[in-house]
Amino acid sequence: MSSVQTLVVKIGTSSLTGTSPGQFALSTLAGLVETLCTLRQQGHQVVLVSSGAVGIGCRRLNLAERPKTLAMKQAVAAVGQGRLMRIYDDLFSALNQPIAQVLLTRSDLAQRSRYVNSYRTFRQLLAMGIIPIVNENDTVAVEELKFGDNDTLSALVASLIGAQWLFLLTDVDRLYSADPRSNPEAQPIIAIDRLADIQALKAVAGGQGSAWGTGGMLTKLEAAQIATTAGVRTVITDGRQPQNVIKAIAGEPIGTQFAPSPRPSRARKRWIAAGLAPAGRLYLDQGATQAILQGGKSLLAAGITRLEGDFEAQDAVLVCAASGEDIARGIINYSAPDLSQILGRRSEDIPAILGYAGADTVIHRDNLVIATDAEAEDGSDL
Ligand SMILES: Nc1ncnc2c1ncn2[C@@H]1O[C@H](COP(=O)(O)OP(=O)(O)O)[C@@H](O)[C@H]1O
Ligand SMILES: N[C@@H](CCC(=O)OP(=O)(O)O)C(=O)O
Repeated sequence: MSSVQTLVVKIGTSSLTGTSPGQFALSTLAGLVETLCTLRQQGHQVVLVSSGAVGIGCRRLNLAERPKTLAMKQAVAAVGQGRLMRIYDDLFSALNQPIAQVLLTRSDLAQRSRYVNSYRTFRQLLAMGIIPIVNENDTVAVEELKFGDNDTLSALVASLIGAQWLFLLTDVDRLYSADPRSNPEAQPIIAIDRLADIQALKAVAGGQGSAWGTGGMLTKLEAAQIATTAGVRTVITDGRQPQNVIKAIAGEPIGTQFAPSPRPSRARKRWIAAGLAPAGRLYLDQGATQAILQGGKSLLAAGITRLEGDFEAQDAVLVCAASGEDIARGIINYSAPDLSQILGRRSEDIPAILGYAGADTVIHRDNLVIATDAEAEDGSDL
């Protein structure tokens, strides 16, 4: 690994606001800013993903509770985002570090031309020694096209820019076997080395009466899954100890660390894996699962047993084994209504069933990304 690293550091509302709701936790913020400037001085490239627009906006407007309607949330975020950037600019300016505001919506990453453009903007900012500060563009994001949470957003940004590290800074020091707030017996989890283990923890998190009840840790596990699949080492650690970031990259066993999978080297596949929001899910029989995982084959209608979702042709979908385990993602050649007519059928029967000569494959292997895809370098960065 080269000694100069690219890092994405995400801080949640719970860490950057203090005990009084919506109030800045100034010492935490100052410590974070100092840490990020130290990392810059060491030559590393740093992106900060900061939540807080809604929380800070509520405080500014003296609202007693978080807004419930979308329009109100969007209005409050517009107030809070400016305030948030004002504080960051004051703190970073005190240390002579230039920053930039980058507000993203999901559609900025879903369309390939905009994805490539966002990549170039980040790379330009980093090349100029600037720390981009990213948040979701809450004020204009429409519900169906939201990242939804900044854990996911930070994982997608880490994948986009090809970061080596993603730090999810929160108000606990690491992940536990249960919520440590309500379970004093909860055991710390130091390292997770396999993608399948994240999947297993997520399954527990989603269950009823689960020990992982809060969305907070579930979205962090989902982010770890996206980031590690894209080859990014992910760390959950305490936002009140920002210097942990420096210790972790120096090799100390800080927080909970998720080991990265080999990074898919073909840029188009990285985009499929991380840029696109899946619009549905396909379940395969055993033969098709094996053909995809071991044979490097395209997906044919014959091996699909069931589908979920209302997708269009050329949407992204998740591909699952019969057990429900996610094994791949891809861009599909058929809409859900058409696919439901040809499930389990041979490719040569498709024209007669649908009344048109569709693609031979449901997902061509060039448009299919296996969870552990590590391919020959194609020489391009994007
Ligand atoms: N298994 C778990 N391990 C650690 N924390 C957990 C777990 N399950 C739930 N939590 C809770 O998740 C909270 C952090 O999530 P959240 O408040 O959403 O953070 P952020 O604002 O940083 O995104 C912690 O305060 C903790 O109480
Ligand atoms: N974009 C929103 C943050 C959403 C979010 O994920 O918040 P958090 O769980 O505190 O990281 C905001 O700035 O308020």
